[in-house]
Amino acid sequence: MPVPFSLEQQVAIAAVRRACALTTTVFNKLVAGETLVKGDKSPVTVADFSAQAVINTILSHAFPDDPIIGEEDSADLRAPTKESELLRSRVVELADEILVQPPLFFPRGVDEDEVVVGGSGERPEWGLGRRWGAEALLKAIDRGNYAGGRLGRMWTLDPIDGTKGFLRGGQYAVCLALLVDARVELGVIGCPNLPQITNDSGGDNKGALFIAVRGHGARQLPLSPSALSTQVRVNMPHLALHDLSFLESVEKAHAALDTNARVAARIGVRGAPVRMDSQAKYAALVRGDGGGGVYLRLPVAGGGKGGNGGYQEKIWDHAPGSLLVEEAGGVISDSRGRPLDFGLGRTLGENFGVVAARKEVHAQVIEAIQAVLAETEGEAEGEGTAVRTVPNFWLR
Ligand SMILES: Nc1ncnc2c1ncn2[C@@H]1O[C@H](COP(=O)(O)O)[C@@H](OP(=O)(O)O)[C@H]1O
Ligand SMILES: [Mg+2]
Ligand SMILES: [Mg+2]
Ligand SMILES: [Mg+2]
Repeated sequence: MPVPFSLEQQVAIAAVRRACALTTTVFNKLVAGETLVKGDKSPVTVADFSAQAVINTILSHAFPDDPIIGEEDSADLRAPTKESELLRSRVVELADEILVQPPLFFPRGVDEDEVVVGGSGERPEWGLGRRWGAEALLKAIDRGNYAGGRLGRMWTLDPIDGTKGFLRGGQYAVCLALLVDARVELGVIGCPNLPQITNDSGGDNKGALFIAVRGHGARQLPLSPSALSTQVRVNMPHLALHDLSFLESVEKAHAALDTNARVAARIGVRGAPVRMDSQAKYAALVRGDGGGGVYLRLPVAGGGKGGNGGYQEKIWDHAPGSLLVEEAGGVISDSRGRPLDFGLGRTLGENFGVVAARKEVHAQVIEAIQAVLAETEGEAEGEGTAVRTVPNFWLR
């Protein structure tokens, strides 16, 4: 059976690879180069904008009719201030430096699964091999302003997911997904700092790219393009409960890590949690890295309806990761076991967190979450002052 969306796959892989080359350059030049004063967020800002400019330029040339839901917009680059002007010129220079590189061509082969192996087969008509300049690149960034919705074909992009991880020199990911009628059909995740081989410390082995096509499995390939970049299939390993660990955010503000610990204890998970920024967690999950058998992201306390200060998860933070999980043999839902809805617009609405795991484990985790939350609720009522993890109606 021919693999669907094969042109989309080629374009998405090329776009994510080029964006990862850009973010790696920015990190080496600006973050590791110690031009950074502590707390300065500018490198990540520069990298976010320019990576979105690169990917949107490529997408809008390859698929001019497809709308894009991207995390960033160009407002900060258009302000009539010196700072904004400086930021703009750095973004334009970086993006053009990547786009001007001539299209790579590797002869393409097909493996026994009829999966494309080898080159990224880039084409000049994808906007490659030339510079675009400020106006075109700012416009490209703003192609990401689409509101999303239930119907039609659209892309969703997180040019750098895990901005905190990026600045730490830790995990971050360039994430792109194609949605058709609110269903993720294709997901590509570039992880420049993730070893290609599990449990390897990095070195030459660093830089992995993950691709999932609905109905056609999940695959990994090296992030750097080469004629030999064969795709290998990824299947989530079966892990016994006591052998696995929870994968969770590094940032306490992004997930209720204390609740995770209680859920883990309740189902007998002994391994210490594995903390990692970004959708690299989904990649680690599907490979079973470090015993990671469950990705758990529960909203933190407060904020009334939905908790988490009213924070709503963004579709670009989960779209490609969710398909990766499903195609690697796992299940993903919110913490009540409901499917994630990518048709609500730019956010997942009031979805109450994300739980991903193999099927058997997934059901147990959902049950344990409900039990732990009921307990928390009881404690909160008993003590009167304790912080509530979630509002009452979550438990209905
Ligand atoms: N209060 C909050 N709760 C949950 N997620 C949040 C959050 N505030 C920001 N985020 C999202 O968490 C993402 C990072 O997730 P993780 O903690 O898994 O690394 C961020 O992506 P960006 O880094 O692209 O902005 C951001 O979209
Ligand atoms: Mg993100
Ligand atoms: Mg981001
Ligand atoms: Mg962000």
